Amino acid sequence: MGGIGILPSKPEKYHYQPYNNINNNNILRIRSSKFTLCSSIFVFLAFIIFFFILSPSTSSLPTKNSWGGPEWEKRVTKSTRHNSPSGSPLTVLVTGASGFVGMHVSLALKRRGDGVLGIDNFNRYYDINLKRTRAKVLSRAGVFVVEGDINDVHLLRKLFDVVAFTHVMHLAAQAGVRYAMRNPNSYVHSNIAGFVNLLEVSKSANPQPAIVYASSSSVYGLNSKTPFSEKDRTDQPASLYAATKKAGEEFAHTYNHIYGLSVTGLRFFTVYGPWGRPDMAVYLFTKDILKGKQITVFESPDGGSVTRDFTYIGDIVKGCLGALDTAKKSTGSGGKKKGNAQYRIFNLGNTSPVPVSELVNILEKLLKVNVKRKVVPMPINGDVRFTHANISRAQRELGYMPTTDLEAGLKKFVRWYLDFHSPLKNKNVW
Ligand SMILES: O=C(O)[C@H]1O[C@H](OP(=O)(O)OP(=O)(O)OC[C@H]2O[C@@H](n3ccc(=O)[nH]c3=O)[C@H](O)[C@@H]2O)[C@H](O)[C@@H](O)[C@H]1O
Repeated sequence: MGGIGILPSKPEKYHYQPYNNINNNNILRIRSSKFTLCSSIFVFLAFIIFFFILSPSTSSLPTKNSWGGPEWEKRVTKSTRHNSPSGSPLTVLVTGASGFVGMHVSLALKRRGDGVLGIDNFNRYYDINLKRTRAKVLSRAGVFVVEGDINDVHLLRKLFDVVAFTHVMHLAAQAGVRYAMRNPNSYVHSNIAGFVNLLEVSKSANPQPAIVYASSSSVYGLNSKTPFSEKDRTDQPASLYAATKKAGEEFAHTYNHIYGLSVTGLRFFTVYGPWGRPDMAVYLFTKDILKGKQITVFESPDGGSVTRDFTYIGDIVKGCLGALDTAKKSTGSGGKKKGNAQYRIFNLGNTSPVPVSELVNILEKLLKVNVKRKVVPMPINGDVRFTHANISRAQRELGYMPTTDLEAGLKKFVRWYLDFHSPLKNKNVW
């Protein structure tokens, strides 16, 4: 019958030697039509496999739904129900809800009575069990986390059909400065394409939600003027991660300008704390120190220390809520701008940079383990030598005021870490 490549797609393309016998002709016709039917099914299946499973650009096409149906809609609606005795509660879609910042922000909103729905794609960038456990904690608090990708336009539209979100807290991202060298496409996919998809769906929603989204201190890149102010240059990114975060800011501005979406960007400065990300220094160092392994501490190329404006998660959460509470309504509706909308950008840092070597000293004291450290020059892979936030704008407009210094914050992190990783801990309690 030949190989796959020569299977006929249409009956008339099937050539055969005719028999003189009429019955043979009939048999052949039947066989031919069976063959045509089989080949059509085959082509159809091949089409399905290619477009719905293999094609890299299918994320906007309907995929096998792990969402939808009356039960699912009930859970979505229930999660976004308010429980606030006074005030005007928000209805917030939190993207990246099972991420580090996403979990904390979702919990804080729910606790004060806002309606919250999470969405997370549970990718495997780091330990999926940590993400699943965060989702369990959220579920127990009454927050449902929909499993799905922000690139899935059908899912996002469905969510906006079911719920009239007043706000979107966009925290889903491909994070990590150093991993960006290894997998740049993943950053473009989440931080640019995914964000644009979310903005597209949001601008078409009626009512349009106000958008608060996570940017990063890394957008300051090679800026050497300290402390970093929102007025400083952000056109010299030093990492692929930073470039995608900066691109996100530009898209946010464009959607604000064209469609009247209210947008607020938050530039986070190296956030740490309980439930933190395992790819970040605080978590990585703690894990290796406890195992007695040597850790690698970067120093700047001139031998000086590398410093970060480490910011405690509890302070970041207050900044996020402040941004949501002061966000004005979008002005557009159904994709049409009706007037200028609010456009803001804020630094959320701690305003007291600490050398990484000092971070290690504090961990050494808290963990009571002698640290084996290897000091090596900072790799030329996008890391920056220092970060330092000027937070006066956030103080003035959001009432943002960080209160947790690095030692106090690390104490809370270490307590959580030991508890979470305790072999005696029954994981079902989370
Ligand atoms: O604020 C941000 O915009 C970013 O913050 C975070 O990036 P960073 O500031 O690089 O945090 P993190 O990895 O904790 O490294 C901390 C320090 O330890 C140093 N570092 C790190 C690893 C190591 O093995 N050795 C080391 O010295 C390292 O050189 C650095 O000086 C987020 O990951 C990122 O998603 C983004 O949000």
